[in-house]
Amino acid sequence: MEPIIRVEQLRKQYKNSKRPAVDGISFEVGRGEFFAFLGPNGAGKTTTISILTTTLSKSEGTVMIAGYDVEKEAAKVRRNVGIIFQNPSLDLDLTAEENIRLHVSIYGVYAYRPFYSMMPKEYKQRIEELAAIVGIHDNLFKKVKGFSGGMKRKLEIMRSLMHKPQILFLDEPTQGLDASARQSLWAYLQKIRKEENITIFLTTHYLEEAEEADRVCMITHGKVAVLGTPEEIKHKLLGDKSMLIDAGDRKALRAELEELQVSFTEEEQCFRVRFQDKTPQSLVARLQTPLSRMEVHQQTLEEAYLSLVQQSQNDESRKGAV
Ligand SMILES: Nc1ncnc2c1ncn2[C@@H]1O[C@H](COP(=O)(O)OP(=O)(O)OP(=O)(O)O)[C@@H](O)[C@H]1O
Repeated sequence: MEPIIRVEQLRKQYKNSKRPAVDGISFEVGRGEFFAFLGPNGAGKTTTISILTTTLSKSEGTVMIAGYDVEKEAAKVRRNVGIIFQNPSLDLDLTAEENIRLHVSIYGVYAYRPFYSMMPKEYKQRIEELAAIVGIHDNLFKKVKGFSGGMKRKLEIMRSLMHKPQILFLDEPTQGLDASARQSLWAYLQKIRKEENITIFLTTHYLEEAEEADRVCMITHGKVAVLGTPEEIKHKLLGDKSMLIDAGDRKALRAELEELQVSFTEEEQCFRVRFQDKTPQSLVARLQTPLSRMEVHQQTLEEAYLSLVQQSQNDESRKGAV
């Protein structure tokens, strides 16, 4: 199947800057995929997402969005994408619905009418449908001035979905939201994704939000460092998974681990055993010595990310030392 996003050898060098912000990155995203694009501050995420959404010109490379070239067919690209950027751009003196009405008329989706009642039936249906999913139904006709940060973000997402985009670009959508607002935002983003088969392209500094992604791309210094499923990335950057076990009869347990030829290290109060399967079930089933402790260490994307950032900092300081 043709990928819905195709980026080939993308490069961006800002005027007056010594090194490129994006330095020859390539990747593809499939239709309906949840793709997380991660990296430390200044890695080039916003630059990339701005080029993909036609708000910034590239220096070199090819970018195709929904089959259209970002530069030659920018208007068609815009018609197929929804964008949520870091800084909300709502008019606080208008109601939620008025903000949406203004937006869709600027984007040429529906002609502007001075009253909601005069808008076409399809517009009203779409608003009703999205407001129900997002949960701001009761506040649709209230001024945005009184909205909380979470409600404003929901309204922005709703607004970006009015024209039924195929791809939703989210640049740190939950920044500044508290944990419960973040959770509820994700719950309905997943719902929208399922109901509308939307492709999600996300940048975030909250790594746990990317755990659910189909694939993750981590960039450092404008280059792709790793790309794969969260499991693949964790394995690549952190190695085999491990669990901690112990037994009253440590001697017997040690002998058994040696006999089974399992990779393990002995720590102060336990053995750290490495395993490659999804869970340590099959290994545990083979042990006869009664265990007094068993703790599976769950690897996280955050650990993988921190290890990548550390590696990249070490590489930079080595380069600086040469
Ligand atoms: N308008 C600009 N002119 C010159 N340099 C810029 C401009 N915008 C960004 N940069 C530089 O390009 C690099 C990449 O920036 P970018 O904003 O894309 O990173 P980012 O990964 O989105 O960072 P953050 O996580 O902090 O948002 C940085 O070194 C930044 O200083």
